[in-house]
Amino acid sequence: MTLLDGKKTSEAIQDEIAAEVTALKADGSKIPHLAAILVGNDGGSVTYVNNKVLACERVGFVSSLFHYEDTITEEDLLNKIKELNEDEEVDGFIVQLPLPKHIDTEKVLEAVDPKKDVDGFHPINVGRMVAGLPAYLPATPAGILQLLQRYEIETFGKHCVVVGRSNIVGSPMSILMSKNASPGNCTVTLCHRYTQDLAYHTRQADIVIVAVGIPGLITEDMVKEGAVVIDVGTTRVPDASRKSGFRLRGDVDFDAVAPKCSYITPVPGGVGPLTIAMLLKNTLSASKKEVYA
Ligand SMILES: Nc1nc(=O)c2c([nH]1)NC[C@@H]1CN(c3ccc(C(=O)N[C@@H](CCC(=O)O)C(=O)O)cc3)C=[N+]21
Repeated sequence: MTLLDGKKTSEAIQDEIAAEVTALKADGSKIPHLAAILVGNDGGSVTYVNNKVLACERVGFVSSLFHYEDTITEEDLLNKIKELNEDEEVDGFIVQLPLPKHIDTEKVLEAVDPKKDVDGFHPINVGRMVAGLPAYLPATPAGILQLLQRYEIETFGKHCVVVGRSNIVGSPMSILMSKNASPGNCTVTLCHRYTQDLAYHTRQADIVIVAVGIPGLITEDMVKEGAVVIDVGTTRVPDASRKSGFRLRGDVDFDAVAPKCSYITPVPGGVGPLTIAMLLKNTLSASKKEVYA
């Protein structure tokens, strides 16, 4: 069993980005600038946004954070997005999800200029991805592709079972794994909350990718011997022995499943850090105008 070290892989990608930034600085080009809008104080969201700011500093990007109370009106949020769309200093920005209930998330995501949508959540980028056109890929699926590629895991002709159909992870992951690309060319099964006999499907899988947010959902009996298991879940569960009062748990019962796997991602230190690295990579692409002229 080989552990897929997301932290190490993320650091390698960030080193590559940092080297490019050094070169950009040397020839007097613009330094990539990533902005983030955070609404409210959800613990996970605050952690992620803080990690993002730290990562920007590490690779030499400029970053800015706009933090609002969860009472902000939809109109004020849309005005801020308009301002960032027009700000020529800002190459890309993200609106951290989830948003408070009184705000229409679809409307907010559609307000982001697709050229600056480094999360890849705008319907234009989603559509371009599906059509195989240049697009910003959502960071978590793109990070999983990087892990598969850098560990030279064969995907050609394999059966990939994706569990979870979210717009952010499961749905785009299933599409990317089915594409005529490398990694890709899988036969894909997409399972979700109404799937009958989930274990029947996951047992067929050469590659299992789970992104549902149910700690320990995938047990030892649900995975084939030698499978590749990618765990996207990072649920905070109470843990009195920790200073923080919680620990992160994945969707996979790691201790029981790992011995059966050829490769498996840990939580934490698996997919999560790759998400940050790929957000930076999209921002670098934005500043170099690689996706949209
Ligand atoms: N607009 C938007 N874009 C996102 O990409 C987005 C979002 N909203 N909302 C929330 C989710 C969640 N997400 C994570 C990213 C990194 C880690 C990560 O780095 N996790 C570390 C541990 C971090 C810790 O110590 O808590 C790990 O798994 O090793 C986790 C979760 C991005 N999301």
